[in-house]
Amino acid sequence: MVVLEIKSLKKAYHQSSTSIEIFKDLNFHVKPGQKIAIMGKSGSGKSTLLSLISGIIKADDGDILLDGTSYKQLEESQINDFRASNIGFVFQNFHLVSYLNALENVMLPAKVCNISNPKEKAKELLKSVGLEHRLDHLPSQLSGGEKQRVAIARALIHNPKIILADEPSGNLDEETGIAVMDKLFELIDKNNTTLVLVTHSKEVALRCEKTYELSQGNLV
Ligand SMILES: Nc1ncnc2c1ncn2[C@@H]1O[C@H](COP(=O)(O)OP(=O)(O)OP(=O)(O)O)[C@@H](O)[C@H]1O
Repeated sequence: MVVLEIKSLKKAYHQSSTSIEIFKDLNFHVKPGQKIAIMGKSGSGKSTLLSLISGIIKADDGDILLDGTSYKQLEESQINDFRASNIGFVFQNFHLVSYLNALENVMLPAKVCNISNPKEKAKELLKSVGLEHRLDHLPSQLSGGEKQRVAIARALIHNPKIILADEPSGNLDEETGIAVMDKLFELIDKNNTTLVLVTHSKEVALRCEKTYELSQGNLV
């Protein structure tokens, strides 16, 4: 069984007369419930890979299948809903909506996905990340670690097929980063969610089952 499949993926960026080839022929798959870490030098294409998996940018050739759905076959108009329903995101910079409180931020995916009792579920998730006393705080009224815990709750509320995490502890001090990663892995294990995590930290990568190095367009 495979939840994410990357087939002969090709991607280059074109800028004036030059082109930067990121992937020539990338093949890769992730099994359901697997936790994968991706490391690699700056500029090796880690963020590009996450953007391709999220459908934010398109491949030049090849295909990506998430839970059997081919991105090639998705219409442009379907991709946003597909992403919102199937993928959860945790970013280095949290990406919370500044004018929504913690509870409302966690409930956001419910606007696109059919979630029963979203408010109850959001409260439950916020409780499980230790933030039951911060429900009506705006992001500006939360600490970095608290913001990331809100983002983790939001990433999980719709039971996504996969979580994409980009340096989730990158903006946190060491102790807070460890506490936040503990929560992320605890919830991911509880829900048996698949994780693809980009990180520069060996300690963070070691929490995953497999670590790949992105080098010269290949995952090794
Ligand atoms: N939109 C774009 N247009 C042109 N070149 C780009 C674009 N986005 C990224 N690149 C180039 O593609 C290469 C890969 O970038 P990417 O952001 O995927 O690397 P990364 O491995 O995530 O790096 P880092 O660890 O520094 O975040 C880099 O050389 C970058 O300059």
